[in-house]
Amino acid sequence: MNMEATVQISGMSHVYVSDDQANMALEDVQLTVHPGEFVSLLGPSGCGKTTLLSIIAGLIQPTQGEVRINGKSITSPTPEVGYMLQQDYLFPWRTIYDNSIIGLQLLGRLNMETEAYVAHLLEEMGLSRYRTYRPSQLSGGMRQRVALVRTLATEPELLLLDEPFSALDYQTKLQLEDLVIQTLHDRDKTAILVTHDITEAIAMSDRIILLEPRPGRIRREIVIPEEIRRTLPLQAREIPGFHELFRDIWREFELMGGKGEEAGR
Ligand SMILES: Nc1ncnc2c1ncn2[C@@H]1O[C@H](COP(=O)(O)OP(=O)(O)OP(=O)(O)O)[C@@H](O)[C@H]1O
Repeated sequence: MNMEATVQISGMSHVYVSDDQANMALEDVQLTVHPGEFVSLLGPSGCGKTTLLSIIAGLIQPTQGEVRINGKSITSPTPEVGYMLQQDYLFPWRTIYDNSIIGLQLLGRLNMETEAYVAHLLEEMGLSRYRTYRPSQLSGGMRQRVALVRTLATEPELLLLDEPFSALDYQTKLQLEDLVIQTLHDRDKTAILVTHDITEAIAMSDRIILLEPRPGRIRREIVIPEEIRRTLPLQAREIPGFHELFRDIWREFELMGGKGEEAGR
């Protein structure tokens, strides 16, 4: 057993049963994510990305196998894990500041020190002057930055990112990718991103776990070359090796083409 790991997934299988039909969403998945590592779960629709993330979050109990976070077996949600989702889920009636502190309030950890940390995060995300605004007065990209502040405020060790950029326009998405990576690197956070965007996975990750559907299995693991890893996502797209990697993964997607959700309909 690797004691250094933040996340250890072993012998993980999950079957959904509905109307007497069994759907093998995940089959025998093994994965170790190390402290400070950024790992993407990439694959076509229906390959089990969201199921795997929900199991890591303790929201779904797997049919078989186990998840350990910092050595502790996960059976329900835990404060060591923070989320950022496609939708920001900000409360419309609360101000930006009040939305930012909600996790701390729920955990009973709001005090002078944590409030100062929230103020610092808002400053870092360029949101200080909007603290009294309501979410409806902010753009989509700004709202996702508030969601990031809210997630980081409770200082989780592991961040689960479920397509947090997919509802944004292209330019905002690229800017936010850079900001998220910079923020996570500065704090040495471990993160797992779910995406079906090949470019995003290459630009952001240290390692990509390519999943295939029917049943959901790990098809390949791709370690991102150092040169791309040490460059922020926007600029990383300019590196020649980036395009080679893109073509390589694109081919894998083509090979999986006949196995996607649509193909099964
Ligand atoms: N609650 C559920 N009940 C029954 N089957 C489900 C349920 N949730 C997911 N599935 C099935 O399990 C498989 C994996 O789904 P999952 O949503 O984890 O894949 P995904 O890779 O996240 O897909 P997408 O990119 O479309 O969100 C799919 O075949 C899906 O139809």
